[in-house]
Amino acid sequence: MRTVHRSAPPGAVAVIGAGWAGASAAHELRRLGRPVHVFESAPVIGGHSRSEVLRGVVYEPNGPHIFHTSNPEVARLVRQHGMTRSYRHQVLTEAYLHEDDETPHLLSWPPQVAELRELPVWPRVEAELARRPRTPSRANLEDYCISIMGRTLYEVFVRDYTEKQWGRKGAELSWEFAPGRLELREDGYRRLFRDTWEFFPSHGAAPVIESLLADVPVTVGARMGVTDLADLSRHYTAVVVTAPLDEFAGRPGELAWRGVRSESRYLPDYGTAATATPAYVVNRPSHRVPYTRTVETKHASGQHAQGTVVSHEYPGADSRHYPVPTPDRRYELRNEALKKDIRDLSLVPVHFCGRLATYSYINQDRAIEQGLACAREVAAGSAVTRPGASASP
Ligand SMILES: O=c1ccn([C@@H]2O[C@H](COP(=O)(O)OP(=O)(O)O[C@H]3O[C@@H]([C@H](O)CO)[C@H](O)[C@H]3O)[C@@H](O)[C@H]2O)c(=O)[nH]1
Repeated sequence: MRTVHRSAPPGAVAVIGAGWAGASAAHELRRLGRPVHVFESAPVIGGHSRSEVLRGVVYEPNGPHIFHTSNPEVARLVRQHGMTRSYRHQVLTEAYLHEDDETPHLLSWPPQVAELRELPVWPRVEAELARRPRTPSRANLEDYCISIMGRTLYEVFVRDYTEKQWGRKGAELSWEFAPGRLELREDGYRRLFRDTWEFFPSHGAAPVIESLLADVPVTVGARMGVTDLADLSRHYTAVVVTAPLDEFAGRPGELAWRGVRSESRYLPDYGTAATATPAYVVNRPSHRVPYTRTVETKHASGQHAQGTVVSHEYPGADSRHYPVPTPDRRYELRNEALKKDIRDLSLVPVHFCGRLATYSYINQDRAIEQGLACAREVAAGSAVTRPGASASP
């Protein structure tokens, strides 16, 4: 146990984690008049969405993060904090349509019927599409995909990418994350997202998250866990946790996570407006390369800078980026049990929000929605006094 914040004012709330969920919870609590202190285990704020700068070029050390939402409140909030540059994300994919192809086709992702019609593989694909069931399968990810796009397209675009990304076969994963992420495009719509608002700020997400936390005291490099709860309970009236709960509870290994490692290189020989790859994100679904995608953020930031940064994304790192969506939901259930155990060890209410603490495969806008909801729950539910403290000065 250690002393975390002896001078917290009455009614103060501790927020664990300074990614989207923690930053929006802290910002909203401040707006509602509650004192807040944020504790972040990393040496910098921003979580996995954080952008960084390499030799003057904005890049994303934890993979591509395009901000998209149809929630007007979330759009308004991020706009107020500098997320004002509109962006329209279109993804390419390198598809080997036959096992013995030596060079790939550079096609759209998600697969587009209009493009596929022009290729020799189309008659086989067309015959498979004609046999699709009326309602998609819900057995697992593989069956879901085959039921919406047929086996050939599944094998070309999804099977190997999914095995690389998750370290498991599609049949071992839940279908539930696929709607909205995996589809066959028959309407010719080329953008990846269908949300009302889509942004990519010129300097990446980091300055936006920093702006949300501008009025909030933050301690970086402070890894909090259950052993700190007694001390936190003495100084704060509520705790908001956005950290992964197996780590927070000191029980690593109870939840299954998939980590990714981005290998980023600065390439000096590109002029201020030049880029090295054909698109911001180029998916590499084949097992012929060990990475899943190539990312060049300069396409999205529109930054004018000498040189560019290209990243290759390798799944399987020892980090907590993605909850693994198994069909039996065993890890979601364990996460609920961890929540209960953590609450039992605290004298003040503990709230959970964000992708890591809720163990759910959500996008950035949903993490913000959860952060705002958590802050309102805290403000509505927790007393302004903490146990043993006096309400009046
Ligand atoms: O070529 C592909 C691409 C994807 N899959 C399968 O879909 C899963 C989800 O992929 P995606 O939503 O692209 O991945 P992620 O959650 O990392 O999304 C982030 O990336 C960007 C953007 O989508 C990049 O273009 C977005 O901002 C973030 O949400 C994947 O795991 C595969 O199972 C596939 O099979 N083949």
